[in-house]
Amino acid sequence: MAMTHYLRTVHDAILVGVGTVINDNPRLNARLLPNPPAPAQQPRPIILDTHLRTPAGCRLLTNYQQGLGRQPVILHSEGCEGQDQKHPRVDLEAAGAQLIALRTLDWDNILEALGKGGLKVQRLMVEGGARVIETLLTSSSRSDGDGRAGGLIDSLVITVSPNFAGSDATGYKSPRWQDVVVKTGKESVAPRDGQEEVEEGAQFHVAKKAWFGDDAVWMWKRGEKPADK
Ligand SMILES: NC(=O)C1=CN([C@@H]2O[C@H](COP(=O)(O)OP(=O)(O)OC[C@H]3O[C@@H](n4cnc5c(N)ncnc54)[C@H](O)[C@@H]3O)[C@@H](O)[C@H]2O)C=CC1
Ligand SMILES: Nc1nc(O)c(N)c(N[C@@H]2O[C@H](COP(=O)(O)O)[C@@H](O)[C@H]2O)n1
Repeated sequence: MAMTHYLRTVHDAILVGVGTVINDNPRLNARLLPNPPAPAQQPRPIILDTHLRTPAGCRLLTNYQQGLGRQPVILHSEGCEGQDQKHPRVDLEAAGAQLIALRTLDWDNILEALGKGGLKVQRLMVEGGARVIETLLTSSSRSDGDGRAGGLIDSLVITVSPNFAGSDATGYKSPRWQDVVVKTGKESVAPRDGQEEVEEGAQFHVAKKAWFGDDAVWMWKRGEKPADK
């Protein structure tokens, strides 16, 4: 986890899906370090939450209220704002969340919203959960990049830990996950709902590998492996 906390310090924002907020109630800040950053230098928490299911009492919001973290941003679907005074929107805004409505929460829209305005997120760390990782791995950009599935990702950090946590701790029980082909070769990627078929996925190479105690960690970077000098 110390490595994860270090990685959090070199990103402007940490993004998770609402499933992770509900199941894990994470803090998404960098704590487990000898000199953790001050609250104003911590990464900003971002939650993908189509229907505004984020609990108003979650740690991301109480940390912000107590001056222990940055203001969380919730990206949600335009249709679910509601005018009713009992709507979750009212409680979430009262708890300090910044709400941003998007027409659809596809990755082009998400990244565009985070890159502009006061947020200006340049380096985004996506920590999960399963559904968020799945859509990111299988998305390609409409506007730039190489148009390949996974082409929005610069680096992938994969940790294998000798702990049996079960599907509740990973979220990887969706039947959709079984169809996902992470491209490292030439096969085509199965099309997702509402997406066009992608002929080839982005290619990644191993940039670093290391052991942290009993955990094995790989960092893959997008593109060809640079030639040895
Ligand atoms: N082992 C690990 O390193 C980690 C594991 N987890 C695990 O993941 C599990 C949660 O995963 P899930 O239930 O799949 O929930 P999730 O955290 O992936 O959130 C999915 C929800 O996000 C919303 N959403 C909005 N836009 C989306 C988009 N473009 N793509 C995907 N989702 C979008 C939807 O409401 C969707 O239901 C938890 O059990 C948690 O323990 C979470 C983080 C890290
Ligand atoms: N990125 C990552 N690496 C690991 O090794 C992990 N065990 C996790 N777990 C997730 O981290 C979140 C909780 O951390 P904080 O309380 O925010 O420090 C939670 O979402 C776990 O699923 N992540």
